[in-house]
Amino acid sequence: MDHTAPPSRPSAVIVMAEQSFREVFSETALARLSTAVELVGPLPITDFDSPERRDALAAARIMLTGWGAPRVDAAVLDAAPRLEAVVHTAGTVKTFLDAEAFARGIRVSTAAAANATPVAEFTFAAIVFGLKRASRFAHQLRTTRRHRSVDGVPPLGANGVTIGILGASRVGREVIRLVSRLQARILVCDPYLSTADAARLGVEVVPLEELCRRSDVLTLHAPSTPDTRRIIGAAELALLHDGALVVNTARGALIDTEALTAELVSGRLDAYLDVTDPEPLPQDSPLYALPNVVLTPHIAGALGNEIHRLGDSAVREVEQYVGRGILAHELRADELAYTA
Ligand SMILES: NC(=O)c1ccc[n+]([C@@H]2O[C@H](COP(=O)([O-])OP(=O)(O)OC[C@H]3O[C@@H](n4cnc5c(N)ncnc54)[C@H](O)[C@@H]3O)[C@@H](O)[C@H]2O)c1
Ligand SMILES: O=C(O)[C@H](O)COP(=O)(O)O
Repeated sequence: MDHTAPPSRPSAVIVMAEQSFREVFSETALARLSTAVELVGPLPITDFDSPERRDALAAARIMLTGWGAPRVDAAVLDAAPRLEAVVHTAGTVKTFLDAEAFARGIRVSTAAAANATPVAEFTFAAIVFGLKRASRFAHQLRTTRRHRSVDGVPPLGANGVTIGILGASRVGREVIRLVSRLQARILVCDPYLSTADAARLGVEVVPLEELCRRSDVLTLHAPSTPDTRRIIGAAELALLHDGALVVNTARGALIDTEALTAELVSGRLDAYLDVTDPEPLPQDSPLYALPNVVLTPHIAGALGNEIHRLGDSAVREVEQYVGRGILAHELRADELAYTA
């Protein structure tokens, strides 16, 4: 018997859109992955429609998924009888994976934590930029050449303000960590945040109405769920004081766009919106032209060289799983209902 033969590596398939595959995995990450597992089938698999793809599926113990993955439903799972773990290279799994995978005992892991860092950094920048009224100043300078002068609300500056966070999610917690350096008072509204966790984070937990009433900045970090759809409507916006800043780097569906548009057109509030509903906004939306609004096209998450963080995180997860059966970013079945 050959005692020098390496232990057999588990078979793994990569299931995602071609472009995501190219963006997410660096050459180093792919080399590490090939050491940990035996990659089978086409790289990546974009559908399950050929005998070659179905053979790969039948052999796979691990499935790495990513943006553009086809739906992994009961029929796909039937064709993957050896599957033990789905390791996602992005955040949201509920768009392609349903509870069936959990019901079959398949373990599921997400790279949402790796994507939380760039989103939180972007949010922090938006808060500092927004409180200085940078967009209004820039507009004034561009259109009138008036220096350090702005019509409407006075600049606040970020030090010592009250920041209201909707959702102590992965992103929300990173934002809390970053804004702590502003000597800000931090309020959080989140029905899933335990008292012990709130104490650890050093935040005050408040109901939504109080969050809106007291915040200089309202920043949204909850996932889109039936409970959070349009959670910020006309009534909530009306509770915000004049000049308050609304930041949304979560999902457009959290805000009633019509109500927000009315407030922003009136000039009473400022907003920094990385996500909108619909996305993109219609060509004739008044929001494009407002000095008190910054619109960015859904760029808060990992972009450019940051995208490798996601592949790296997934590869680390696979290595730990193969070596020790550990998934550091495992999702529980019951979390699906209130996670991104
Ligand atoms: N703009 C971007 O490019 C970008 C990138 C990544 C994530 N996102 C979005 O950012 C948001 C946060 O992502 P994440 O991965 O940190 O989310 P997550 O999966 O960690 O969110 C789950 C948490 O949200 C909180 N939550 C759930 N329901 C809530 C409710 N009704 N009210 C308040 N809090 C609630 C709970 O703490 C829960 O644990 C999501 O909307 C996600 O889609 C945006
Ligand atoms: O599109 C986004 O908001 C981010 O890129 C994250 O998306 P995901 O949750 O599907 O990874």
